[in-house]
Amino acid sequence: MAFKIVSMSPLPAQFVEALFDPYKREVGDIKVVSVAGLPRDRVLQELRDADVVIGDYTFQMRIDAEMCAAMEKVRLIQQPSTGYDHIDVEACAKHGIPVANAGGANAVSVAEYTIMAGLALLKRLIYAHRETVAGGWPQWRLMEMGTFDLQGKTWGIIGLGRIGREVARRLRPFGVSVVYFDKVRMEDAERELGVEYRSLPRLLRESDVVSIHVPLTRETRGMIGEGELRMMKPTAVLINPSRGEIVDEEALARAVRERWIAGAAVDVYSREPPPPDHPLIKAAAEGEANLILTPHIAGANTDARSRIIQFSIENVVRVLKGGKPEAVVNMDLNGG
Ligand SMILES: NC(=O)C1=CN([C@@H]2O[C@H](COP(=O)(O)OP(=O)(O)OC[C@H]3O[C@@H](n4cnc5c(N)ncnc54)[C@H](O)[C@@H]3O)[C@@H](O)[C@H]2O)C=CC1
Ligand SMILES: O=CC(=O)O
Repeated sequence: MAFKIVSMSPLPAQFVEALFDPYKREVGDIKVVSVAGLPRDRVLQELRDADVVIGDYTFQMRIDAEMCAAMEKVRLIQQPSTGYDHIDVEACAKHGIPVANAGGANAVSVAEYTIMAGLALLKRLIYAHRETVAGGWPQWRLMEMGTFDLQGKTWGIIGLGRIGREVARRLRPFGVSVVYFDKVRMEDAERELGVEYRSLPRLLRESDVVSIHVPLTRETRGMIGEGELRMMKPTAVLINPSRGEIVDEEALARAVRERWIAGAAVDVYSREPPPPDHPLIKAAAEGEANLILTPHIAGANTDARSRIIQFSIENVVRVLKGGKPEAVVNMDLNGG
């Protein structure tokens, strides 16, 4: 009898199934059913006899309590990403279903993106490129607008987890002071990385670059609103490669337009893809806005994707062979 894997990612079932080919001799037969885009009742039906569920790497298909209840046989939900805020992990825990992520597999990728974005914002790279291509030569204008070195500045990291630490590590050779805010004070990391703890308001007031690396939770939703943006220096820039709902997008668009801050880079949105009338899309279309908008790719480059896929496939195989999954994020929510 074949193991049944339900895949929620928008990839052909044959493609996902082929990823398991090298393991079929040791595990047995594996059949993959793709449910992306199917009506809800069909999805619930497919979940009933599934052994494993692979989550949606585009985060469009949510896993809610009703879906967890339908997963009568499921031994693992493997999410092929770091974030798992689209999965009701508490409901899964109540049903005894472990949810695992691929946390760490794209931490370096997001850190590199973050530093690239910080430098590009400080130097207004997008504006310089756009104007030059259009036949302009805005050397003086760029200086008037304010373009800066990173050296000698202060970089504020919100969330000193795997990604926040990789950012801090990579900032060392730039000669920057690094401060961080986290719900947990981490003295070992402070010593190892040479970073200093700050309250959130103090970090926002002191930093020239602020980057956000917390997960989306009840506590972090709306963490950066108008009040927080107004605490930042008018020359400071904000980078959000975390989740859209952590920042008030309307307020951020106004902050950049009205120059409360000098610019922002955003990789994630409360709705993905953002509609054409999204406030950040509209603000970016304006000539001089120092806004870099990317389509949720900070942690999804080719290298990161292959690490994520490799980890996810091996974790599923481990469970199908009767072993315990790694990187489980929810069983402690149920005392498990
Ligand atoms: N744009 C992209 O492609 C990617 C985005 N991400 C996002 O980055 C997030 C962070 O990833 P990791 O660093 O691996 O997570 P992590 O779990 O290693 O670190 C998160 C840090 O945030 C802190 N934190 C949690 N709640 C907090 C709160 N209320 N206040 C202050 N600090 C709080 C935690 O203590 C921890 O130190 C993910 O949850 C995901 O949303 C991750 C990978 C790729
Ligand atoms: O957003 C991407 C992730 O890995 O999380």
